Amino acid sequence: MNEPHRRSTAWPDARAIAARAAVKEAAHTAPVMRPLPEALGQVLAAPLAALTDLPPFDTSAMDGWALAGPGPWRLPTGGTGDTEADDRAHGILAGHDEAAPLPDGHAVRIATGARVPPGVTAVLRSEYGTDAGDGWLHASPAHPVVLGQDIRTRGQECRSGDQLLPAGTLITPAVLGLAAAAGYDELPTVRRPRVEVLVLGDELLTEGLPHDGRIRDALGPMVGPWLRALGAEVSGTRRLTDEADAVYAAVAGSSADVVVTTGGTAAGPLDHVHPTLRRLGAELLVDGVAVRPGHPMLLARLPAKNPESPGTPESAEDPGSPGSPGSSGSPGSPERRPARHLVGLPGNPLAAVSGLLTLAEPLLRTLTGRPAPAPGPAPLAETVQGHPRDTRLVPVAFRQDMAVPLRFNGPAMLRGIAVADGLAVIPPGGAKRGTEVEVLDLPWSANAIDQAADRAAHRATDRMTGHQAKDAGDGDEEISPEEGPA
Ligand SMILES: Nc1nc2c(c(=O)[nH]1)N[C@H]1C(S)=C(S)[C@@H](COP(=O)(O)OP(=O)(O)OC[C@H]3O[C@@H](n4cnc5c(N)ncnc54)[C@H](O)[C@@H]3O)O[C@H]1N2
Ligand code: MOO
Repeated sequence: MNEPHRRSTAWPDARAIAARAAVKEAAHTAPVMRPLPEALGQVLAAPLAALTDLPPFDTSAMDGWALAGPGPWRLPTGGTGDTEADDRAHGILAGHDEAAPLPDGHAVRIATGARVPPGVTAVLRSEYGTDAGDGWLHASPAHPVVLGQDIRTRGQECRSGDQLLPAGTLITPAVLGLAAAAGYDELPTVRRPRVEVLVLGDELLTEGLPHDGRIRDALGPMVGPWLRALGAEVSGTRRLTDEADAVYAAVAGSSADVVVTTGGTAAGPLDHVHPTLRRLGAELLVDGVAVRPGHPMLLARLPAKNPESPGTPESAEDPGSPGSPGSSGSPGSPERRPARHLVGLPGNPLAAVSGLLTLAEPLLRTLTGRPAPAPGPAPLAETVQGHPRDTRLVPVAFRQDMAVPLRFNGPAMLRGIAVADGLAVIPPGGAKRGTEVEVLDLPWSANAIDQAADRAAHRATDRMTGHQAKDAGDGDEEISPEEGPA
């Protein structure tokens, strides 16, 4: 049966639905405490409140002399065997307990970061003072001493309890440094959603050159790393044969938070995604989007699994009612088990990218607790023809702050996106040269840290949960459907 456009959702609405779809799951996910080195690239699950004042005590900002009152100042003589006087003679160094009070009219050498003793009214940097060797210190006339100069007072940066960063902050190297300074050994992080990738298509080869009508699988190597860059922990990439039962078994048996399929979304005889969703009693949240490429993409809520019969939720086979409501309230699906989601990416490679940015990105953004990216509009360097009704996503490169539309932007092509800086959002009807259009970021431009930190984080999570990761590489694992999920 021909189902042109099914119930196509407008592109902005599809993104909003995807962003809202997992709000409940995100709220019910307990944070994971990670030691600082393993928190890099994760997202803060709670606001970061200072555990101490910063600085924690008054410190000298410079190497020089701590001064008490107006000058000239008496310098310590030292070497008397009296401990306090000896200390004075050597000066005050960083990392020591508070020194004895400095009497008025006296000065003592002090190092940057050293604790300022009571009675000190200012610090004079070495280059601004003269110790003539007669036991007196004079300030250079060009640099009159100002009360409090070069002293960092306790709590100048924050007081204990102050909120330093909001929940949802990406943990960068700078955040690790701030957290350490503020007294943290470990950080509460948002648990990464587990995603399984299922690549559908008998025509796909995993190595060598295309032959006999078969082509290389371009999505297996691409989708897993792309999802990782969006903050997911990819538990595996499996290639399935084009058999209805194989697709059903793989989706029903997956324990991931999100299943991402590629191919099989259209209405062809081998398109098994819709029948699988019907058989599972899944709820279609988005079934086709008014976007080019990628219009057959879909998003579904899968029914909660019955822990008593892992891998085989009760069949709700009902081919007559496509998009029948979810069965999350059905017997054997306890409320404790959050529903999972399925993102169906079309098989044409650039259409799959369009699905990643339209549906997977907002869904994972919610599940990873990240804030929505600030829209990045840019003027178009050339007029771009639009689709009469649908939004177009076109690979662009930035040149002198203009978005230059790239060639090779057909649904089956990756040559444009491979050299792109982003995807321009062309509204229905097109956009003229110079028009400001929204440009969707590619996740590696924004989240290089995530990718770098991901493997370490992956290992850490496995250690914490005792979970044995199925996938170490991206899409290089081939499991026959008969083997079922590991
Ligand atoms: N009668 C209609 N036919 C099609 C429609 C339609 O509306 N009516 N839509 C077209 C559009 S648009 C797209 S996009 C595709 C979506 O198809 P599927 O999601 O069902 O994907 P497949 O049929 O499996 O494959 C389509 C195309 O992509 C190639 N492909 C699939 N997987 C991969 C992969 N992993 N790596 C590289 N290439 C892949 C596959 O060989 C096909 O050429 O449907 C249109 N048809
Ligand atoms: O989704 Mo398709 O051609 O628009 O790639």
